[in-house]
Amino acid sequence: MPDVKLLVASRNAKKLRELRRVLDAEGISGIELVGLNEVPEFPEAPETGATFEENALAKARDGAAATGMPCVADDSGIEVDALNGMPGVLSARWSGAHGDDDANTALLLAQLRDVPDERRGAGFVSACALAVPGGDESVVRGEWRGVIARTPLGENGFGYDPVFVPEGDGRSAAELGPEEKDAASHRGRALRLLAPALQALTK
Ligand SMILES: O=P(O)(O)OP(=O)(O)OP(=O)(O)OC[C@H]1O[C@@H](n2cnc3c(O)ncnc32)[C@H](O)[C@@H]1O
Ligand SMILES: [Mg+2]
Repeated sequence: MPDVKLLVASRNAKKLRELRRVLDAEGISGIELVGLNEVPEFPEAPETGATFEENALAKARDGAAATGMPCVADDSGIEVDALNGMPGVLSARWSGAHGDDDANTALLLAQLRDVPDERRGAGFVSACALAVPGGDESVVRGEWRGVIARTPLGENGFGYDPVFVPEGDGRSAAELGPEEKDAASHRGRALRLLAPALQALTK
């Protein structure tokens, strides 16, 4: 049987790289990953959902409907305890400009300037959705707890990684190697939960 094509729907190049890395590491056989730049452009709805799950499902559904391929999508962000769970689903545009990692991170650090160490808890959240054209939908959630640092550290990863210190050895998420991040991260956890549904596509 030829490989099943699976669309991986993300416009964030660094996130896309993580999605592909984790899916490849899961060693799911018989699936060929296809990126958005390998399929004809299609209209993508704005991410207006109130939850990560809603947004992830909408992205996966759009991709599946437009291409006829099963489609996996991630919607993610950071929930900061001292901000009552914000930026949450607004993480990508917290400073106003979509995907401006430096501005988003700087605004978050400024907002938390007077928050003491014991109240700097936060968690990354990833909802990963799978939509099969005309068929099943599933969505799972992964979380990664840590604290918000006082200054950015590290060059790896993307987004809020330099200011997020996961529970563990005190390094920021941007100081972890790619495989170290995948093993612990919200996205890694969510995608591994989705692995059985992905493998089932080949049956
Ligand atoms: O929607 P797509 O095209 O996948 O790409 P995006 O960057 O817009 O992604 P989201 O809408 O899911 O927004 C997620 C934002 O949350 C942040 N984020 C999510 N996962 C992260 C991670 O692993 N490390 C650091 N920041 C992360 C980062 O700022 C992202 O821009
Ligand atoms: Mg987005």
